[in-house]
Amino acid sequence: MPRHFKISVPASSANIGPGFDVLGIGLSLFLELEVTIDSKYAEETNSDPNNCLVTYDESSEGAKDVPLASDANLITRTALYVLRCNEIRQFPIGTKVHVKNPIPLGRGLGSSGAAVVAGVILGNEVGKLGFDKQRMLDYCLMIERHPDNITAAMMGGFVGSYLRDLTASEMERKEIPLSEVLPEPAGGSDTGLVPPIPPHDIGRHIKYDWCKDVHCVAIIPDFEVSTAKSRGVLPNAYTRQDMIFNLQRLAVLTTALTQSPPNPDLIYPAMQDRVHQPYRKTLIPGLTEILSSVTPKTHPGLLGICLSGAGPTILALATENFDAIADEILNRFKKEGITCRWKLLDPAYNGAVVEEL
Ligand SMILES: Nc1ncnc2c1ncn2[C@@H]1O[C@H](COP(=O)(O)OP(=O)(O)OP(=O)(O)O)[C@@H](O)[C@H]1O
Ligand SMILES: N[C@@H](CCO)C(=O)O
Repeated sequence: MPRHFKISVPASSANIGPGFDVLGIGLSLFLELEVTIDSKYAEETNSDPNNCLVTYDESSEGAKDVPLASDANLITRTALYVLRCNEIRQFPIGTKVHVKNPIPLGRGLGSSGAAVVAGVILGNEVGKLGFDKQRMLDYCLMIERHPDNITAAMMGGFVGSYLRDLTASEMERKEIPLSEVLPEPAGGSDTGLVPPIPPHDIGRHIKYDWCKDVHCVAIIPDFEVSTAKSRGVLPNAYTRQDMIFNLQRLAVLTTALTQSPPNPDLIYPAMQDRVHQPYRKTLIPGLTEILSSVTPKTHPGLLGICLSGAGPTILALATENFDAIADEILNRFKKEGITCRWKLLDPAYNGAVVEEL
């Protein structure tokens, strides 16, 4: 029986100031996969050793850069990991995956998180595995090992998450190098090995309410900062004062963003951070000045401002005055010789969705 369905996964903004590796918001910008499984395409998909033909919409972010071979593309490579954990070696004969991706890569809007979530859902669907979202999150967390973007993309809305302590034997599975979790681009040779199956319930999360008057302004510079590089500049240890500074703000922020009307006097200071932003300024010219250039006093309607994920995108939460807030930040970046675009987004409350076509 041929099947034709769509997988939609939202972008996300992680950290939201003090919630490093903890908080995330799914955002209304969706990675979409249109999937067709039909044996009439068997000949076409034969050219791929895993029976899967990947295409990207021409206007997609990353369309010119991402690899299309099914064992190299992050989405299908992730799906292969899920399938092989469940002793299915390849996609069903005649699988076509067409990708539309409006999420800019390497900008702090969770492009890799969305790709991993989409890949796990793809594996679950084509393998008819019947996993629920909680179990699929385990597979995602074997690949991207901080839960903030992944949980927001899978579950949607405004979420807080943590990784539970793993037992020694579970730890062995989690500490396996990523290359062993994701099958390497193998030039067609499948080793036949079953990759490490994720422990159950690695990630725990809670979905907070969100005050619907709060909108998300994303200012997206025209340069990439990879998450790996942006994590590389962080210290291994923090002072007690800095940890307390963040924990106090985190505790207030998660409820402050649920209240109507939202209170800028509470939210703006609660979005300050001492754990990641001060260190990342070395990678993002003008970051410190930009974060302090718009305040609720200079720009009424602004609630708070922070680096989105690992950067370089800036996230401003606001109730109004979106153009003026974005213009101020665009101009500050311009003085550093950096051009940007900006988007007004809302939370994607439902997270990842599969729809039959
Ligand atoms: N739709 C996609 N298809 C294939 N590969 C992708 C896709 N989206 C992201 N990637 C891969 O993920 C990389 C970007 O991941 P990275 O973690 O550095 O940034 P990000 O996820 O955009 O930002 P952040 O994690 O800070 O929100 C890209 O360079 C690409 O290799
Ligand atoms: N919490 C992560 C999000 C980016 O993937 C970081 O800031 O490094």
